Amino acid sequence: MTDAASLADRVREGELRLHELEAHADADTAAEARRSLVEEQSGASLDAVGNYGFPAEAAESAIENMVGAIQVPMGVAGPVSVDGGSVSGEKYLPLATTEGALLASVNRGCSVINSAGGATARVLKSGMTRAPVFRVADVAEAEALVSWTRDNFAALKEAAEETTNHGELLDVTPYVVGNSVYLRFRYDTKDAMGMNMATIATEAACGVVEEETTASLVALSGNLCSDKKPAAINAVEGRGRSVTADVRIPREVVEERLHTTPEAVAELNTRKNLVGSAKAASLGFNAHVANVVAAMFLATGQDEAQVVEGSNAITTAEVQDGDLYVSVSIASLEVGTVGGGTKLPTQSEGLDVLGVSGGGDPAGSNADALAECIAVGSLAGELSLLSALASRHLSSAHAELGR
Ligand SMILES: CC(C)(COP(=O)([O-])OP(=O)([O-])OC[C@H]1O[C@@H](n2cnc3c(N)ncnc32)[C@H](O)[C@@H]1OP(=O)([O-])[O-])[C@@H](O)C(=O)NCCC(=O)NCCSC(=O)C[C@@](C)(O)CC(=O)[O-]
Ligand SMILES: NC(=O)C1=CN([C@@H]2O[C@H](COP(=O)(O)OP(=O)(O)OC[C@H]3O[C@@H](n4cnc5c(N)ncnc54)[C@H](OP(=O)(O)O)[C@@H]3O)[C@@H](O)[C@H]2O)C=CC1
Repeated sequence: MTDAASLADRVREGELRLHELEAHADADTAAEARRSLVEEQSGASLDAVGNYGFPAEAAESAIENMVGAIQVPMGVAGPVSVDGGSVSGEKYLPLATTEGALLASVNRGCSVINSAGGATARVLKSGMTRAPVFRVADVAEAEALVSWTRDNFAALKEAAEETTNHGELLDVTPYVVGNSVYLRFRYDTKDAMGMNMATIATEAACGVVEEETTASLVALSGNLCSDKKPAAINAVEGRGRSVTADVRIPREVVEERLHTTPEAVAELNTRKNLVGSAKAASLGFNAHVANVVAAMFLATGQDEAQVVEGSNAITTAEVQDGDLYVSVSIASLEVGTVGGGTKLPTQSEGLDVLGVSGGGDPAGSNADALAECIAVGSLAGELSLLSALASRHLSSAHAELGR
């Protein structure tokens, strides 16, 4: 095996490319060699980046050209009492962030939820989508492809499911725009977030489409999926898990712990989260669900770009017999407890804090449980931030904790 200095020399001499080092040394040595090359070229010091706490080998399927790791502080909120379809009991919520005051806020929300007897959460729909785009001659051929797809679901399902032991094709929804046809494949991906699984399975099904029809595949992803972009289709139809959490907080708890009233929170929610978001043509009718989704995604090894879809959430608040009822419904929360970044040691520990690491029994139940915990964390965050706005404590809280 080669040491880092001689590996770096071989790159300087043009004998090796920067991305080829793992073929000549272990992953930690390769990362060390790359750091020295980057330091030399940029003048930056990568001492902190190189001071990571897991074997680089563990990240091999998560990154290429690795030089080290950035570290995001992780904290916990709670424990919070959750009554979910796949999870129940008191849970600490792991959150990784650099936004001071966020953990304090979610923590306050959790303690208020506990004072109300806990939150309820349920996954109400589940399915990961991939929508390839096909070229056809004209609208008549487009109609023929749509009919063929409806008549041949069993053949598409068979081809797709041959590529996976866990995935199940649930349905295929066609969309036509002139001579482009989009087939939106939706899968039950069990405990995997499922984007690799769905992509591989859909490619196999596309082979059947091309063999049996006149359609020609233009791209395996035609953006009607829709992955990692703001898209109304995800907010309406759902993608990944569609999950809802709610709680009813007694008036005295709202007044004592949140320094406001149920009426003030309900009015603020209407004017801000509903009317304000409508005027802004936002897809997110909430205050900061993305804060909790992003922080829990980082702490548990989710694909952070999918925070885009995770922010498709509606928060409601109403006064019920003098108490405050609040709910959060996240339409497209794409989460997994196997695969992707969940295998990394620190992220896997984050999942362990929730007790949802790895495959669930039955399959899919761990990812459902993770979605329910994120929904309850989001509910806690909404409760606390809405209350801080109602009591005019937002800027003072951030001045005190976040600067
Ligand atoms: C900061 C608080 C919680 C103070 O709130 P408070 O009620 O004055 O605090 P408190 O000292 O009375 O403590 C109440 C509870 O808060 C928690 N708490 C309190 N301090 C800590 C701490 N240091 N560490 C951990 N937990 C803490 C803790 O649960 C505590 O209960 P206890 O355990 O003591 O019985 C409150 O003012 C608050 O939540 N403010 C809102 C802050 C917030 O939500 N920030 C994040 C979102 S801002 C943003 O990114 C998005 C935005 C705003 O642009 C989106 C939009 O447009 O709306
Ligand atoms: N390809 C793409 O277009 C995109 C990929 N990504 C990336 O894809 C990755 C996530 O894809 P994903 O498919 O979730 O993960 P992986 O590609 O890591 O695959 C996970 C595999 O785990 C196996 N598995 C074992 N136990 C279970 C279980 N209980 N439930 C479900 N599957 C199980 C399945 O194998 P089997 O199928 O054999 O049953 C499954 O395919 C992330 O790294 C993400 O960043 C993100 C966006 C787009």
